Amino acid sequence: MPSDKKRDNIEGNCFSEAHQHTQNSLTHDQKIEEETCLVEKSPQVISPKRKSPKKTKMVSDPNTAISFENAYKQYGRGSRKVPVLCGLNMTIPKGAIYGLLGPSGCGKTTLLSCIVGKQRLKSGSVTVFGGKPGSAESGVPGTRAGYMPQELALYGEFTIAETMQYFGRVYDLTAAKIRERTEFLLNFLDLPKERRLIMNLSGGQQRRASLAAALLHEPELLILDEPTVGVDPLLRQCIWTHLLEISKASHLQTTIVITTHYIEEARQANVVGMMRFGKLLAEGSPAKLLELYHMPNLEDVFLHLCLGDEEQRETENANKLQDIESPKSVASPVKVDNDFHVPEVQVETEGREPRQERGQTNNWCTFLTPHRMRALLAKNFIRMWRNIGFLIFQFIIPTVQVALFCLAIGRDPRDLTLAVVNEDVPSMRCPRFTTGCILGEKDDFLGAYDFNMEHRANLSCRYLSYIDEAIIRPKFFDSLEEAELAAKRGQHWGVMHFKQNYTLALFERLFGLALANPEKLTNETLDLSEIHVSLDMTNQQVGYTIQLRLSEAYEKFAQSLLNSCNFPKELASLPIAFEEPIYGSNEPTFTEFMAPGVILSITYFMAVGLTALSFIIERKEGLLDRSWVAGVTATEVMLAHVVAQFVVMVVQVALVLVFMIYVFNVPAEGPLIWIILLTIFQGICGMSFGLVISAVCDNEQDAIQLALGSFYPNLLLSGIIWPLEGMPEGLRYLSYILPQTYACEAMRGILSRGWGIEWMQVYRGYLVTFAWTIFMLILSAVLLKIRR
Ligand SMILES: Nc1ncnc2c1ncn2[C@@H]1O[C@H](COP(=O)(O)OP(=O)(O)OP(=O)(O)O)[C@@H](O)[C@H]1O
Repeated sequence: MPSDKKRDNIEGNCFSEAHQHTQNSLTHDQKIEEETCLVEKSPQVISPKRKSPKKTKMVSDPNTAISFENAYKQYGRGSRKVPVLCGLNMTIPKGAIYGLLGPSGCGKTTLLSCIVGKQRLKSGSVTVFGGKPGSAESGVPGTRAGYMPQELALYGEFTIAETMQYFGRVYDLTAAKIRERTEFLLNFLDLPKERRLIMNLSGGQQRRASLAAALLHEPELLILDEPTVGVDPLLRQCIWTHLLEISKASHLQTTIVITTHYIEEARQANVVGMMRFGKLLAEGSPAKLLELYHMPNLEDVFLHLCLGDEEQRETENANKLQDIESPKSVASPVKVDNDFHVPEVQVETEGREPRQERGQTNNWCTFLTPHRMRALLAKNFIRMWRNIGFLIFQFIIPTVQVALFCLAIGRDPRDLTLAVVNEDVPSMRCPRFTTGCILGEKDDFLGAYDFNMEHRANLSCRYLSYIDEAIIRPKFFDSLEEAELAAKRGQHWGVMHFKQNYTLALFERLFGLALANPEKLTNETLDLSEIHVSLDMTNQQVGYTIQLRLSEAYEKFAQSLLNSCNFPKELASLPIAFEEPIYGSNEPTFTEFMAPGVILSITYFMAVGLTALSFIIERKEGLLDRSWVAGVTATEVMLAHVVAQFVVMVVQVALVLVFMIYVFNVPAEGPLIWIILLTIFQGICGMSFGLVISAVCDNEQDAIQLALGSFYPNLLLSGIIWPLEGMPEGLRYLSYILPQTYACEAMRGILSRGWGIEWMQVYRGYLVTFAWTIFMLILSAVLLKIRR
């Protein structure tokens, strides 16, 4: 018996060493593996009676369910390389219970993953039912296999019944069959009421629910990764009894591969494989192994084998240190004959569907099947319903965004204060002034203009009266210095200065020619007749608004002045007539310009948010893996998400459009149908982009970064907030290929110009949206397939 110290060393040494070895006869691939693995010879079969070695069974053996030949597998590359399977050979007979034993990290889960097609070997081969996992012959992944992974891999927000229904539908069982099996399994596995949510079950109950999901469809191959963890000894024994029953039952002939840390429970298996450092130390029936090593229990056999393996490694290392030629290979695994005989299959006729046929009807290569789509859709809608709060939040967000946009963007800035210094009037304030004609009879002012008195004829105050005070509020100052200081301190948006004699100078400027005394129009007169305005132009919109409003006020003031003296008011107007616009109004708002882009970008990015995390969460919880093994395809998973989220997206689109067009009265001149369709197609496009993010990212953080990272470039480059015509030419080409640029133009055409689909600018937006959607859907399906 190994001492405790030695035992500790063995446990501690598991996977702590690098295994270096060479073997001349190896293939190139295998030689690469040697850098990290000890190379295993072809298995040597020993019986207690020392029979001559037998050859390993061939892959095509009809009695073999699974076989590994010279299997190599590693994770990572370069210095991060973790060798896991090191030239492993294994044969699992049909209808046998195969107990896979080994310390933590020796590669058991990896081996199971290779069986169910989740992982691929680097070299060597694995065959399941005579074919490679994933091939038509093997039927795995698919209904032929039942898989219980180590992690829970169930939907926490589902009830037990819903979980069974999901897997039942995936496996194409009838409703009656699902009910019957669920009742049996709940009873047998001592599970609580079927309406209990998985997330509210205890750890042990969750494990049993997971086992029930794997057993549900009575598969031919059961892959169970530590099914008895957290299960009391009594139930553990029940589970083993059931496994023995289904493996022995002539009509089922279930092959079961089971990993366990309770080595002794594996005594009940037909065959056990003892693994260490990614290779088999021994394989055979438990009874024969005990007999061979004259040990009372399997744990001692395993420790004995570990000790032998350890000594082998120490010798190897010592030889290497002393530069002695190492043996070319490590000891081959001990393979004892097992008493196991593959049972004859008998097809029961009592209403039971022959399982083999059911497996074959599972057309593994069909990438879209109604029953799996139904299962996935039901699952997605149930999950959505269980998160109803989040669903409502998803409806509220776009509505709030639209409302905020319409309320906050596009209106004229108001209450802009302007410091006014009016030296035209002695009191620097505005007294009463006339709104009539200021011309006197002698081609001069009405009466004498007295610079020292407030005069009713002053024009500075008359001009100021034309300023819309709701937008620009004049604040009078007594000196230019004070006004400038206040503006510099940011208290006002600028300074407006009327110089002394402004009225007189403006009179000369306006009426000089008319009164035939042009000699008075000196440079000084021109300067004095100007209103000097210095603005804080750091805010373009505010600056432009003040400039525009002051110019407008001047035009109105000058027109009224001329008019009051019976001159044609047009003399004061800019001689450009802006007629009725071809499209839009003569007073366009920024809201109208931005609205099409805002509708599309809100829809697009809300849709990105709907799908960007969809695969990530499922992948993280092991749910996707379990579905893959059940035969669900990447296309089905993707389409089921698109369809389920489409419903949410349609409600979002409806809310966005209703608020934009009917509540906030954004002009919509074109046919509503094209507005609705384009918005929905852009939403689908956003969903497909979300799926790409979801397929490419491993965790939520990466997905959020990618989605947020794409938001601004898209917004800035798609002509949503600024016309494309303002961009450098090169950048414009980049923006044309984005999914929202032409769509935004199309939407603007429909909303503002009233165009229909017959316009090239409109259907081009649709075509680009379709092209992007198809491209991203294909990309996400491919990525999902590659990364699974
Ligand atoms: N995705 C991965 N990337 C890198 N290394 C991995 C990955 N998955 C597993 N490994 C490593 O591969 C080795 C074998 O892991 P595996 O899960 O197959 O062991 P195991 O025998 O099932 O262990 P346990 O009994 O604890 O579940 C471990 O060292 C593990 O750290």
